Amino acid sequence: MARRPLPRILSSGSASITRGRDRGREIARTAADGATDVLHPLITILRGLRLLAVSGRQKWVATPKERRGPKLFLAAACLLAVALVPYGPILALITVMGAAAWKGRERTPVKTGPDDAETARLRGLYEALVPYFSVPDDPSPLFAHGGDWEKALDGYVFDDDGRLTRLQISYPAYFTDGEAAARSRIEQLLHTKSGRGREYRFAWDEEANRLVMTVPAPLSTSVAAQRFVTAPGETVLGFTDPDAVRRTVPVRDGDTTVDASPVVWRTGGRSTEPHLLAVGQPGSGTTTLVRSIALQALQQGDVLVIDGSGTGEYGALTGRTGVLAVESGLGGALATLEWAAHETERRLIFANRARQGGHPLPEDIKRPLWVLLDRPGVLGHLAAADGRPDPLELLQVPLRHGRAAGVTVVLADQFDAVETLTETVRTHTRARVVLGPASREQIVSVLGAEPSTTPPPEVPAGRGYVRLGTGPVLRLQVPATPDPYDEDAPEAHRQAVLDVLPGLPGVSPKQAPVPDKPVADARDGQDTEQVPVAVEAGPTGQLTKAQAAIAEG
Ligand SMILES: Nc1ncnc2c1ncn2[C@@H]1O[C@H](COP(=O)(O)OP(=O)(O)OP(=O)(O)O)[C@@H](O)[C@H]1O
Repeated sequence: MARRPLPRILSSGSASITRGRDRGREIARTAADGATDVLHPLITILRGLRLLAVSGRQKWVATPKERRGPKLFLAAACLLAVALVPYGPILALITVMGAAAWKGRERTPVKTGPDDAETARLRGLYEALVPYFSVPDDPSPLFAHGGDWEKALDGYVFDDDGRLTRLQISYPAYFTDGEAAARSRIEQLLHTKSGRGREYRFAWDEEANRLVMTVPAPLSTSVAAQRFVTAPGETVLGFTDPDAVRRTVPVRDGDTTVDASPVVWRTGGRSTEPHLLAVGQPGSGTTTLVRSIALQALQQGDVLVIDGSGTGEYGALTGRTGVLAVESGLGGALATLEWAAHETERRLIFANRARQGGHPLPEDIKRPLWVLLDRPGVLGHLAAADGRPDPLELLQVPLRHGRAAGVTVVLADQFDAVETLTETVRTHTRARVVLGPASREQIVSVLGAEPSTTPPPEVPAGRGYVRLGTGPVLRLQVPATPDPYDEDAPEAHRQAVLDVLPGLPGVSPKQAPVPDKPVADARDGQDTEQVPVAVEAGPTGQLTKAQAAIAEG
């Protein structure tokens, strides 16, 4: 049977009753809120008075019986003095009220330990570590299933999402912390259990048997190309963690200037790492690193660019003051490298002569020469197919003698080409960079040492690690230095590159026209043969035999 509707008068009446009740509740709530606001100071003072009374009582209870008499006497004397002093009782009342208000003020409760979820996480970590940090015949194991995790995990910090950002672990002295494999197992486990997708740093204190795991703050990706504050012979490869290097440089980061921690690479006669090798996956930012180095090198030196990928990513450099050649064809690259080898020899001979004769170095060999090769592996492959010499073979002289001759070589290639690098390249490129996602093994194979943090699976372009000689492995973020003709790159970054690009010869940098995007060189085997730039405007201003031979073709 269908339910009959209520008579209209009844239903509207009950609605008005309900409405009336709601309004009543609302008024009561507002009144209560108002009263709480008005009475808040009184509530604070009462709370303070109660706390004062409690602490006074506790002090009285804690006072030994034989000292209670003198204390009581002292209190009575004070009361009498206050009573006799003009306005004494009023002042005493104000003082007591002030003390009560201070004592009774609300303070945010201080967190004193982990909450349930955090405790469960720490206990889980402890249990997972037991097999690695215990041996069966340890009489009092620090790590045991169901054991006291608080003794072993003696420092921890969680972020707002409840994920660990710092963990300090004490481990038994018999753990083989000197073995890379044993340490790596622990690091792997902590990494997995603390949340993937973040970078973790592990600091092993072998003397104190303590391991500290931290999550380093992400490196800034917003610093773009600019004139960095460096001394002659110094190149900023990128920026790293503030505690990893002693120096800071002021850099423009968007609209502000900040102090950043640079990774500075020193080149030239006194350098212990005179040449550099950068390796990465496709798209990891090695071309950008080479471009950034080129822009800095051009401030004081001359630059030869060999672009094995032939995608025209160095087109903006073509013809600029100090750029001797930008080559992407095999023939042009070989001729340019041959020239570079002869130029290195020439510089060496002149430098030796000057030293032997006790003269200062001639001006024409003082200006640094940079040979930048991006993806030489591709050219090596083409050369092998064509029966011509491998470009890397021609690099032997600049690599071996470049340091004394003021010639610096920078090579960038992908992981699959590392095996094809010659022994000379491996020996003389002591500054090493790995960019982009890479496994621990890949990083170790390039840098010769473990990375300082766990490499995350996804990293922004230009992020990686750097190691100068036998120094520590540092995290690195290369400054954004896009091809200024790359329309996909942010406008501000492209403009930043244009601002530091040298002008065209005879044209002031401000007047220099921005050429149209250059067409990528055809890779159908035809050489671009741009060597005349190198030959005609060679740094010596004087053609050597080799240069003349190249010019003649
Ligand atoms: N340090 C950086 N900051 C910002 N963006 C970057 C950085 N490095 C690279 N990129 C961007 O990532 C993309 C790939 O960079 P780049 O061409 O330098 O990589 P690559 O390793 O040379 O790759 P490929 O060999 O495939 O060209 C470009 O769009 C570039 O602008």
